[in-house]
Amino acid sequence: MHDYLKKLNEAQREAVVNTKGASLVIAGAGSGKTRVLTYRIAHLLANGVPPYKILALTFTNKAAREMKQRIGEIVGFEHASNLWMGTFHSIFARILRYESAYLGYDSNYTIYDTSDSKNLIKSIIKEKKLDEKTYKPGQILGRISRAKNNLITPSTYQNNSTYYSTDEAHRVPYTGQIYAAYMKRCKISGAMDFDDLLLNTNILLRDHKAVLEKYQQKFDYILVDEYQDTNFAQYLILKKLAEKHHNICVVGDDSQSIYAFRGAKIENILNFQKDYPEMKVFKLEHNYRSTQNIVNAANSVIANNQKQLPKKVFTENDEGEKIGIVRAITEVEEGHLIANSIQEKRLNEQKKFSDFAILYRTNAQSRILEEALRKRNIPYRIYGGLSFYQRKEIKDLVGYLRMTINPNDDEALKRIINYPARGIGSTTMSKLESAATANGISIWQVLAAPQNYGVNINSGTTKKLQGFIILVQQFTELAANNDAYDAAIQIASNSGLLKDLYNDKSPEGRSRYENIQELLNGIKDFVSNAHEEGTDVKLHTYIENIALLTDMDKNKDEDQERITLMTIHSAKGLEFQHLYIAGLEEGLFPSSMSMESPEEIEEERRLFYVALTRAEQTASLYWCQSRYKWGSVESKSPSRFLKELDQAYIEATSDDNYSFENPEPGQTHFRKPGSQPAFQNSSTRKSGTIKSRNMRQPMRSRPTANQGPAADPNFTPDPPENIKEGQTVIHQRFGRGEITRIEGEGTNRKASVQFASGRKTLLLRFAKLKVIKAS
Ligand SMILES: Nc1ncnc2c1ncn2[C@@H]1O[C@H](COP(=O)(O)OP(=O)(O)OP(=O)(O)O)[C@@H](O)[C@H]1O
Ligand SMILES: [Mg+2]
Repeated sequence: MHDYLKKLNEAQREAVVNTKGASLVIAGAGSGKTRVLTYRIAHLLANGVPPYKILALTFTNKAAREMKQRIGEIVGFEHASNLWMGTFHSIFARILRYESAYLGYDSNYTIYDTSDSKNLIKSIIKEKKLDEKTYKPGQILGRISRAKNNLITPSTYQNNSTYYSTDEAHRVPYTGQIYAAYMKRCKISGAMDFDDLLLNTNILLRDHKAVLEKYQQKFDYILVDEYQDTNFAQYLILKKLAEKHHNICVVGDDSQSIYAFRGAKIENILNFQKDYPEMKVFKLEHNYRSTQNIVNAANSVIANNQKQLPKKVFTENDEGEKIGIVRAITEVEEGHLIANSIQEKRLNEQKKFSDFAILYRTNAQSRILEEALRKRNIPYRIYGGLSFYQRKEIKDLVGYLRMTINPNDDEALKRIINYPARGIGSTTMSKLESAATANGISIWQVLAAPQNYGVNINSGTTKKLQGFIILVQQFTELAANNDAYDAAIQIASNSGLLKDLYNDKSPEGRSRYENIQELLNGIKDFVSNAHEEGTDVKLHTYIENIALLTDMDKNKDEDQERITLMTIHSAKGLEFQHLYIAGLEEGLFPSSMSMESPEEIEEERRLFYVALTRAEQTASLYWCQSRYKWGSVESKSPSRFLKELDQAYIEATSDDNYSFENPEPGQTHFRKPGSQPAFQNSSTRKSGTIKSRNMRQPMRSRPTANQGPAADPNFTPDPPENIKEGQTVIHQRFGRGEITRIEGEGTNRKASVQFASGRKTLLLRFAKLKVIKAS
């Protein structure tokens, strides 16, 4: 037996060595699905399969890199370098470059990101004189995206009313037309959006038999990680490519399907069984990642989902600590409690920062958490949110680079034609754009000879346009004769962009200038890496690389010691020793936008399952009694998922008794009356002061969505004159605090209060404090 096979258990080994035919590995979190995929590829290579005959699809580019690294370690890096491994989007973008001619695209087509797509949709809505309030660009883009992922073309969309509900048809009846115009304009600009990469691959394989056969022949083996989150378009591509050899291996976990909102379908697992009736099913049940408490707690929650494939998960790891549940008074306090706990654990147990992660449901939660971490000098790395590549100055320079590669790229052109200012105003631009639309050509094509398309422009402006054309042509020439870095640095400088940023001496201006430096550094790295790996060093390859980065990939400083902050959606497949989940409140998690139907709640519950199963050693769940929303304090109740956790595996922590006074009438959400969790209040976690409290009476579900923000009805501040030194008080924003000092008289009376977030001096007249413990 090969040595590497000894690093697998019996069930995993079976799944690795049975490489022929179709295989389905459906198994719970942490059971080694990704490991099986990795070793299976290594095994194929060790048995002489050439790497370029293996297609492996992962959830992020980073996951692909890590997998490649691991495979290299097992079988030697010389064998692993030519694997076709990456995300669906990056692999099929590559195939589309080779085969673009079949679809009437140039091989240098641009990839539009979401903001390009939204801008284009905005222009179309404007041209069609539709109301932007009814036709919200983001929503329209969402509809178009769903249509594309279900392979519904604009004409099908327009002709078949079943593709939109009557309600929708009534409200936004021109969506189909916008869709058609959008497709047309993308094509003219030589651009594809993310969904097009899948749609066009499908069209390519459907309409061009020779191409289909070529790739069917090429890929002897196909492997897919996170199969539960593939959408219909991806499913069809896989089905077509695997048709000849049937050597397809997919691994996934239906309980971790969390992208239904983007069109992912759990049904693809059932389809797989139909498509390959001869397939082998492998079950992995042994979780290697987490403690018993974590595995059992996660199982107890997911058991509440009706829709799932039967599955067992057990672990032989230690029992471990129970899952901590901590109630904070406000989100500010929540941040500080988490930061304190991380700091404490790190020092007491000699942990590294990189052993910790904080997960949350929405990106907006990160700001407060970041503040708390910064206050304690805890280094962190944040994924998602407004990423580096979405910053204005970065998009401006990338806009120039895109124009250099593909001048028909209308969105890039609109972005930079008058930045830095060249005196080409918006009136001129709208004339040019209308002419382009009317004639079915790109704006660039109109620029060359505006008069031919009925655009009247005075001679001054014509000169300016000529100047711009010459500039872009020079850039294109530069890019053809230089590597990406040499081209980019000259483009940044000759376009006037560097100078414009350099002249802005404000702190923001400085930071924008540094960001551009950083982008250029990145291009330099790209060139040196490409030299090392013997791959292409030209600008067009660089542009393709950055267009395909996923949220997870857009980060530098990878190796530094930092804690990780990310949404649960991006945490899929990852693992962390110590895990914190913030914001477990009804209306936030589950999200108020996903509480309409049992299906939506089940998806939120799967998301909770994904979150909890990222933890290896400890998991702590936080919720806040009140949270700021749209400028006022909203009272919150704990997430139903906290209540669904089997009480045997959790521990609520406390050092005082302020909790659940004034129970309100209302219905409860208990599923298993015998197993309610214990909740308690806590400001600091101290072992030894744990008290538990049965949740049966006080836990109420409060109305959340639809009712708008409302201040906590139970919060009645004490009169300022009652506030004394030594008291413990509550502040609606900062949470619990201790009065360390009182100064001044009458309306000038001030209190120094020690909150978890630090010391604050508050004018008592305005402070609205509530005493919870006398001095
Ligand atoms: N046989 C094994 N021996 C030792 N460690 C293992 C074994 N199998 C898996 N592991 C480890 O267990 C952890 C979880 O494995 P892996 O990430 O492959 O699980 P997964 O099923 O893909 O999880 P997820 O569902 O979260 O994607 C990893 O750290 C992996 O290295
Ligand atoms: Mg995995």
